[in-house]
Formats: sequence, C-alpha cells, structure tokens
Amino acid sequence: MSTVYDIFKKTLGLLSKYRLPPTPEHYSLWYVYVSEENPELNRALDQTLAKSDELGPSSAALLYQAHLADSRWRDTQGLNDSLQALTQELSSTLQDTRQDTAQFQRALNERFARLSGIEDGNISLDTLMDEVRNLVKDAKWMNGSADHLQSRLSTAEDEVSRLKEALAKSREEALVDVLTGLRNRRAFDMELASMTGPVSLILLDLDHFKAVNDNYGHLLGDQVLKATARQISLFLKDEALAFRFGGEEFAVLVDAPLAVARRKAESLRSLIAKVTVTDKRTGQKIDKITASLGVAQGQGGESSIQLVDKADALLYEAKRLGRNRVMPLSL
Ligand SMILES: Nc1nc2c(ncn2[C@@H]2O[C@H](COP(=O)(O)OP(=O)(O)OP(=O)(O)O)[C@@H](O)[C@H]2O)c(=O)[nH]1
Repeated sequence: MSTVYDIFKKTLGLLSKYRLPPTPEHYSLWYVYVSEENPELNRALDQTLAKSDELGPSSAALLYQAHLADSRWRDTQGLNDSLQALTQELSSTLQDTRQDTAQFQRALNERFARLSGIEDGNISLDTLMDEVRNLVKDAKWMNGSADHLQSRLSTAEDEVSRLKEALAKSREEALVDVLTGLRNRRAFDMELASMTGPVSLILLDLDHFKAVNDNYGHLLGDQVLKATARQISLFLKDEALAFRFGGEEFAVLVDAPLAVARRKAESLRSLIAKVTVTDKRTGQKIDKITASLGVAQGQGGESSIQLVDKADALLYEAKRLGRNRVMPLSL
C-alpha cells in the first residue's frame, strides 16, 4: 500500500511531467489518479494518455468536471450514509437498553416474589442469602449494562457532532466552484427551484477565452476567470445569485422581469470590458476581456433546462453577431 508521502511524491511528479499548472483542480486530478480512489477517473485518464501521452489544461478541466467536481457531491452522500448508520446504531442502543431494563425488572420482580415469604417468617436463611447474592449479581449486571450504554451513547454523541460538521462543510463545498468561489451549476438549479414568480437568467460567456489561455497561459486564464467572477459579485447586490456554470461561462439570476435583467446584463457587459489582469511575472496586461450575454425570462420553481436553453440560444446569437454584446438587442 502506498503511503501518503508516496502518493504526494507521485502526484507532484505527474503534475510536472505533464506540465500542468499546480492548481487545486490539477493537483486533485493527479492525487485521485495516483491514490486510485476513483476507478472511472483512472480509466478515462488512461484512455486520454493512451492517445498521445499528453494532458492539456482543457482535457484536464473536462476530466475534473466529469469525475471530480461531482465526487464532492458523492462525498456528501457518503456522509449521509454514515449519518444513517449512526441513527441505526442509536436506535439499536435504545432497543438493547429497553430489553436490558425489562429483563432486570423481571428478575427483580421474581426475586421480590420469592422474598415475600420473609414477612411470614417461612423463608430459610440459606434461601434468603441466595436471593440476596442473586440480587447483588443482577444489580452488578445492570450496572455494567448501564456503563456500556453510557459509553455507546457518548461515542455516538461525538460521532454525531463530527458528522454534523463534516456534512455542513461538504454540503457547502459541493455547491461552490473551487476556482472562483462562486456557487456552481448544482447550486443554480437548487436556487431556481426555490424561487417563485418571474425570474430572469443572464448567461455570460467570455469571448475567445481559448486565445487567452493560448497566448498567456492557463494560470493567467484562471486569473481572468477569477477577476470576472469578482466583477460579477461586486456588481450584484446579492452575491448568492451569481454562479459559475463551468469553463468560462457564468450565470446570474435576477429576481425581476426581462427588461430589468437586460439592463443589468448591459451594465455587466461594460464592466467586464473594463477588467484588466496583469501577469505578475512579465508585467504583461490583458485588457481586452469581453463577454457575450444572453438574457431570458422564466418562472421560479421551474426546471432549469428550458430557461438555460432559452438564454443559451440568445448567447449563441450574441456570439454569432460578433460577440461583446447582449441579446436580445432591445425589448
Ligand atoms: N484557464 C482556464 N481555462 C479554462 C477553464 N475551463 C475551461 N477553460 C478553457 O476555456 C476555453 C473555452 O474555449 P472555447 O469553448 O473554444 O470558447 P472561446 O475560445 O471562449 O470562444 P467563444 O466562446 O466562441 O468566444 C478552452 O480553451 C478551455 O480549456 C479553467 O478553469 N481555467
């Protein structure tokens, strides 16, 4: 079995062999690969490497999305299973306690029944001594059972607190995009389902982002994504309504009709056009970041598929018409 140190060493070796920037996603990808925790990921990665023995940032991003972004959700499910097991343990502890108490009560009643002859003076000293000895034995047994119960309950209590904390953390993480800190697509679906009344969706996709990666490197590409996310968060009053859908695509839910959302989209577009990111190593500046946006209106509580499709079609139209614009053009 590999030690944690072995896994760590191999993970760093692979990161450097395939020249991937040491981002948390890339590190997780190789770490999970080396530790063989996720056979599906290993199969997919082996297939990718079998083709060309290369792993570019785009393939790495796809593998991460397909096999690891979701595994955080599976972790939450794992914790749920642990909680269920704990509930079962607690209920079996209660059942055992009930049985032990009933048994002790039965034994006590029998002994008291036998000892009742003492009032009439027709019980021998030997029988009396036997019954007292048995009473002490039963009491000791009950005491032991109570101690055991106490320790089972206290272990369970510790486990409950540990699991509660882990579950809350894991739930939060499963809904957050690691790179930008914005909430993710799953959180978006949940948010939309919980809303009521008319709601508008702004879908925003950075333009020619592949060229940013190609020209300045993936690390700087990541900085651009972070700066965009920051800009969106600063602009919105309620940060909880901004999401990263994955790649260079973001979504904003607006609790208002289309006309309001369209105006917000236009403001976002012009704010993003002002974003600049500087490469600290070279001093090079990226200051031509633009985005295309599609805005559509739907209904809170509905499935996200239709609303996203509508906004996506308009976003595609904005790209087709030359990018750096909001669709529909006007209302
Ligand atoms: N740096 C970085 N790049 C990413 C990430 N996720 C996806 N990408 C890259 O985003 C790029 C998306 O490229 P395309 O889908 O061709 O889109 P585009 O170049 O923006 O072109 P248009 O959308 O048509 O304007 C790919 O090069 C992906 O590798 C990420 O987390 N970080």
